[in-house]
Amino acid sequence: MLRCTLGPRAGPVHRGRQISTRGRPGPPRFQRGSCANVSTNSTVQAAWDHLKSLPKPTLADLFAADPARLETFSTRLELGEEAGGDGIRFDWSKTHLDAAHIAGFDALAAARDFAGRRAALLNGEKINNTEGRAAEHTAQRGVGRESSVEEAMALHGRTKALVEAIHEGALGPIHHLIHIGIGGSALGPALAIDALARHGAHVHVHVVANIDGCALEAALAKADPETTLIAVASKTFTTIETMTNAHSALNWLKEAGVEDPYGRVVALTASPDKAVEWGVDETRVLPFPESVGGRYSLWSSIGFPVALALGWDGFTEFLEGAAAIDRHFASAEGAENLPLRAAYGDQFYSRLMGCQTRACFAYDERLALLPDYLQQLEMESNGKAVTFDGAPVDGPTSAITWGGVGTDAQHAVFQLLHQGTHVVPVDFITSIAPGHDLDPAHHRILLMNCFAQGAALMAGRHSDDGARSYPGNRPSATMLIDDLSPGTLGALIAFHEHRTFANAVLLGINPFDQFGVELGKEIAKSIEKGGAQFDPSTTALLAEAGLSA
Ligand SMILES: O=P(O)(O)OC[C@H]1O[C@H](O)[C@H](O)[C@@H](O)[C@@H]1O
Repeated sequence: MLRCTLGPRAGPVHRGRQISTRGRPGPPRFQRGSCANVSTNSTVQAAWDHLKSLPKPTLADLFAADPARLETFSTRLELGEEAGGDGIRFDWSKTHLDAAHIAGFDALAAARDFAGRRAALLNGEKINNTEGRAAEHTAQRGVGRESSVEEAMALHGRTKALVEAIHEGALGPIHHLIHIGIGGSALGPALAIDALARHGAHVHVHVVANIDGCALEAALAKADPETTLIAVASKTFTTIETMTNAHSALNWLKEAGVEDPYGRVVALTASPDKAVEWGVDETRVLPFPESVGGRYSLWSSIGFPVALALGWDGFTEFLEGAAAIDRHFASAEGAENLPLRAAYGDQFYSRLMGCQTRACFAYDERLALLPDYLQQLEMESNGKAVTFDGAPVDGPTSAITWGGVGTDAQHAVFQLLHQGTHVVPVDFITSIAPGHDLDPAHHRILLMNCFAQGAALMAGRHSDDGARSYPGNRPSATMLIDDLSPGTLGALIAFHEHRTFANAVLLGINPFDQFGVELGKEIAKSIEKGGAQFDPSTTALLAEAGLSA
């Protein structure tokens, strides 16, 4: 049973009990220009200055100097029975973090009031200061402010009832679900479905995001209107791509002669009134709270396609996997805290070594969509130019996240990783158990290649022939999953959410808004309205495409 609330600061998480946050010391944390910020800034600056002054030994030297390095930096986390009983090893030993840098980053985290910000996140305080909102995705997994957890559980009950009714045939035989959404309303469902629902799914789910009709057309071609349900997933229920695709999907049902086309639509949204206004019956509107951000919404009713495909027990295990990470994140301190340790590594490479990108390679075909998911999570959250008090940032914020799937990527982009002039910190993610029943040789070779790449990046190999020389000393981290399951996938995603948050705290930025996406949308609307003036290039492009006002 998912139920867990959280104490005010770094204390342990107490299942089913909320500890009062009253009396939490310190001034309000998000006031603009307060004295507290001035003193914090100088402490932060001192922490960075110290970090920049530290020597940077090579990876080989770090291993040679510290026999306990592996034990210190490679940690296995058990997720617990409710999350399926598996564990994940987080091996950060092939990064350049060492005791001196960990101490330096601990000082930075203290200067940024990491413990206070974490407590504020998990207690449902309005930490998204630019939008005056909390960020309560963890409450969807049962960890957070008691009233928010209760609300989440009630809403999950509604989703569960609909999922089970559909499985029992209440809407007639349903074999396909066209899930329509974009950004945070699509990337999570697409990842989870591709990872977990390849075999034995109750319903075939097709995720459609792009406004380009080719996307919807391809999905519709795979489905039979008589046995297809449409999920319209949109936090705002106004996004033009989603509403246009939803309209066309509804027309597809109508044109096929489906008797009650609106009866085949489910809405997943934080704006239930808009969904009802659009025509969805209230009984098939699955709301989620405004305090759940779009790119953090997979755990809410946006996860409906996952629950429909896996069944409710599978979805519960997914939430439990994430909750196991929440509890770890809430209680572990310093570099023992795995998302925070990962953020220390991210900041090391970004701020101290000038690495502009970071790469994630899943050595698991089922996680092929993970880099896409992480791109939105990390770049939309932390691609910011001001701190949370509105001041310009003093260095790079989010790295550019990119990646791919192993072994394919080895034969395409790894040349640059091994010998290029950019140093790219790499994450490898793989599963000990295979996801298929073919010859075990497939999986053995996959795993050997994954581990070989990390070893080669670190060791390098000198040659007097420069073209054949590998510099080595190139960092990587490895996440080794026992088995890819709803529980481990939930944990993996939650780990990255908290890693992203921890990076934001170290940078002093708000990871929960995304104003950067608005300007382009406004300009597209003004083109549609007509009469707007543009630069000569845009004007000429519009004219040539027949779009001039
Ligand atoms: O869920 P919706 O309201 O339709 O929003 C879908 C997406 O669009 C926006 O532009 C944001 O960039 C995303 O964070 C969001 O997930």
